[in-house]
Amino acid sequence: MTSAQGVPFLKGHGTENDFVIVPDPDGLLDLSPAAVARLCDRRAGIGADGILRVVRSGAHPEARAMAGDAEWFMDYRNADGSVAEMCGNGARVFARYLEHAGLAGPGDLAIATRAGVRQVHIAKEGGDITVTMGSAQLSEGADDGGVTVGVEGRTWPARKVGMGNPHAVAFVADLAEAGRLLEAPETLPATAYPDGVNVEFVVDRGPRHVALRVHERGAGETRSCGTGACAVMVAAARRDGADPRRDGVPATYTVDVPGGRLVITERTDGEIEMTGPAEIVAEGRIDSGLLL
Ligand SMILES: N[C@@H](CCC[C@H](N)C(=O)O)C(=O)O
Repeated sequence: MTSAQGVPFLKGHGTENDFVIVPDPDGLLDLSPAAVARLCDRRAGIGADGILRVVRSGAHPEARAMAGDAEWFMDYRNADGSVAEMCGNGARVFARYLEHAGLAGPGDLAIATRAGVRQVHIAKEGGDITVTMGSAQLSEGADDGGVTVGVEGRTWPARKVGMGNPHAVAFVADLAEAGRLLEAPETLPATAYPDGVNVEFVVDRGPRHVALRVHERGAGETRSCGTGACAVMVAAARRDGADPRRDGVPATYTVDVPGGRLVITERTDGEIEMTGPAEIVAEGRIDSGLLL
């Protein structure tokens, strides 16, 4: 794969959560954690919050079982080289790439992810993309999913939410309270997140309208996190007394992120739909040295 001409890549973002897209339809590329970290390095590499490797589901051992439902597998990696189950903004950018490459048209398609098959709708003429994100896993009852997050000596109660990947959602009075977020917030109890966690800090902006900052597992503070915005939406809805499965009425929230805006609906069947923009901004070739 690493020819003298290099390996093709594209760069894209969704609400400024940015990704290097590596088309590898036949799954031939050996993308090691070190190579991912080099590609995502913002000074010595291309720079990104993560990598979207585009592989045919039938050509990837983790996706083969989904090949009948979704032709393409989103092999998502965090900027530090770690593997994540799901990336919401990445799913929109992945779909935009398929459209850009002529592999999908506007309309409906399914993509395979480590969290399962996700349904996607691409609006016409470069419009927004909607992804069904699965349902949120929230602990209820005696264990209400309560955890604590801490930054620079301050702590906040937080809600544990699973969106295929792990989240801790803390409501704060002011987003500046979270400080510079240069390091991963501490989460307690220490056993709550054996595989690490994405932490969201949330403020209210109005009725069913919130804003967040996020520290992503494997990437640091980013400008947006789609799964994080969905976790926040569900935590905000429950705090506000809304539960679409129980109420029989869908709930829609606007979630502002530092890089833009996402609109998120929890349906009466519990499925969460996230709608937002996705853009391809550049194309090029990776110098083979970065991939060694
Ligand atoms: N930015 C993503 C989430 C990417 C994975 C996350 N850092 C993790 O490790 O779980 C999104 O838009 O959801």
